[in-house]
Amino acid sequence: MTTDTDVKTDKVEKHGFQAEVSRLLHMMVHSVYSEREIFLRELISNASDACDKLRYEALTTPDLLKEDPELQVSLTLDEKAGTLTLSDNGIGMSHDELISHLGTIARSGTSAFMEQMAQKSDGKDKKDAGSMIGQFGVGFYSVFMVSENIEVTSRRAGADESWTWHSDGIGEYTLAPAAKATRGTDIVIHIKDDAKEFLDEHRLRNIIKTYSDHIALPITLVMDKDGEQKSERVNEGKALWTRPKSEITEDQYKEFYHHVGHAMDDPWMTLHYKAEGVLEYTVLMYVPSQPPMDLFDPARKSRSKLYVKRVFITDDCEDLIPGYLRFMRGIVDSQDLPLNISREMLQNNPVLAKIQSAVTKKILSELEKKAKKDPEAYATFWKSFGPVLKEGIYEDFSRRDQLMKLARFETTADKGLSSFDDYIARMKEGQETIYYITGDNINVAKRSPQLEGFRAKGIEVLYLTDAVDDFWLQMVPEYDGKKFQSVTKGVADLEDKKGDDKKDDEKKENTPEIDALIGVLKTNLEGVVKDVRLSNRLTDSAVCLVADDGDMDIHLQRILQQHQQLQETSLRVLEINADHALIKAVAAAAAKDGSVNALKDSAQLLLDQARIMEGELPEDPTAFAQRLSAVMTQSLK
Ligand SMILES: Nc1ncnc2c1ncn2[C@@H]1O[C@H](COP(=O)(O)OP(=O)(O)OP(=O)(O)O)[C@@H](O)[C@H]1O
Repeated sequence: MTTDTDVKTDKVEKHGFQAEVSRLLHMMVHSVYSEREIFLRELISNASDACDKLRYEALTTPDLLKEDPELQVSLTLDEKAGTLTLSDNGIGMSHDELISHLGTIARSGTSAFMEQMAQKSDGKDKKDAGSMIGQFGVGFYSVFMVSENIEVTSRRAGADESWTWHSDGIGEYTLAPAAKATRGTDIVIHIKDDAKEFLDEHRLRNIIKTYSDHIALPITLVMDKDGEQKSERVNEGKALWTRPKSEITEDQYKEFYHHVGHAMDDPWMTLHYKAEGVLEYTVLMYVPSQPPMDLFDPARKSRSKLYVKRVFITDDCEDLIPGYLRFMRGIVDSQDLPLNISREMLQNNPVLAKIQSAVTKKILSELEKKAKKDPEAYATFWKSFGPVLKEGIYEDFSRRDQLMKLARFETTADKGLSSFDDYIARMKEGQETIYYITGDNINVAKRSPQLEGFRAKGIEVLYLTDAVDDFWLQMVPEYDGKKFQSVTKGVADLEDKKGDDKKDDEKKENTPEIDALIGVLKTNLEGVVKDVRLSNRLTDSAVCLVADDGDMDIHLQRILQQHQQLQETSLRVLEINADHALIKAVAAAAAKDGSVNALKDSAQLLLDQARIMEGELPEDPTAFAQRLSAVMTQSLK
């Protein structure tokens, strides 16, 4: 993305920040954020990523590393000048990369985040804005919380030129040619007056230890001691996942999660193990506690990182983790893949396919354990990630059974989240079917008239209200030998079910009036509905619409229509409730001569009523309003 106000003068170029960056910088400086020290973690994290990227490029172009093979990060403290300088000898940034990486935010979800932040930081909720910064992980830009201005001088590995990016974080930045002799990036931070604590050697050592101990690179602190420059290695510099579990503290796991997942929340679950056998690999994966912002991005990208023998290969590998586990963050480090594997070679790679299958199985079985051990915590997980995990029921045949066991749903029994097994255990005597209703959200589904008869008989119905539900239901006809049945489709087989209330068990018989009404409605609504019949599922409402047995469920049809994915739609069946006062009244009128014409408007009004209860508009809203007005006028005369 280029910026809007690019001006070049004598090689010093002025650039405007992308609007989102300006807003972010403004909000960061003006909101109350107590953990300002995270800027250092963010910069060290970027430096470590830059070294990882170089190590990967050097696999195919070894010359890039030749002159300076020891990858490292250093932090130089100059108390007198009031500066901190963070240097790395990683991949570096070219002129254009400085512009695109340090002048824009390309991450999806940024605009939505900005809007929420703007509301909070403009109002009284400055503290909340601060905690949102924490959640978003503003990366490089967080340095402006502690600095007057900063200079980034960078030389891309393999390039001859270098550039200095300079900004005080207000509106614009400059770029000027530099004379950096070696590859990598130096960031000079001019510390603000109110942030002098970050010029304190002990404080710095502590921050690096806390936040960056897991970084697999040496980090040194360079200081002036009695006129002499001293440097001291601060972290262990060993990849965290290679260390034994017993030696890793919870905080170290957490910090690594923040680094690897570019996340700021705490991990909800941590999975660290080494597989040995035919294939050898180490896994350190996390389930976040908060849904990442790009969770529903159509690209469905996984952010997990692939390493080969501790060398970072890619964080953009479709075959490492299935799309329905894209919320996982972490790494897989393989011993068996060749080090010089290119990202293209990873596609359809049999070793990777085996790793993916085994890792997926392990993640799902760990989730299963969690679900058993702590159902409440699992319910929180499910609320965030269930809709994503359910995509697997649709697309991963080999794991379908395992995923179905993990699935949870709200039901008409109002018992919180239930599994299919919970539902089956509560089924009524003689019930052989798992009933469900799909809908845009649970509140809409709860109001559906089609549920009335099921409620009256105490038969539990599952609310399936994620868009993905309509799709997996097409692929999965049953669970544990029990067929799935939509309550908005086919004839409701409620007659043989014993209800809680005896009265409801009586079989509904057509009277001559009802037969006459059905005839009148069929004639008047020909071509608009597929059929008209007496309902078994209504108790309170007069009418409802259902899909015929072999047809597509109403909700799915609506979704596909909205996305222009449907060539032909099927007509619905209009069901009428013989016990309803309105139906009784119209039925009496239907038994009279000439009723087909006389009841034209009533027929249309009944259909429109059913449509409105489905959340749809009447076919012709103006005609509907006219008919309703006429009926009201008549009744008030
Ligand atoms: N020291 C560095 N060397 C090379 N490139 C860097 C360096 N620091 C930052 N970058 C580049 O700038 C980009 C933006 O960094 P920034 O920290 O804002 O975001 P991020 O690291 O991509 O994500 P997050 O905000 O989650 O940390 C990085 O993705 C990287 O490409």
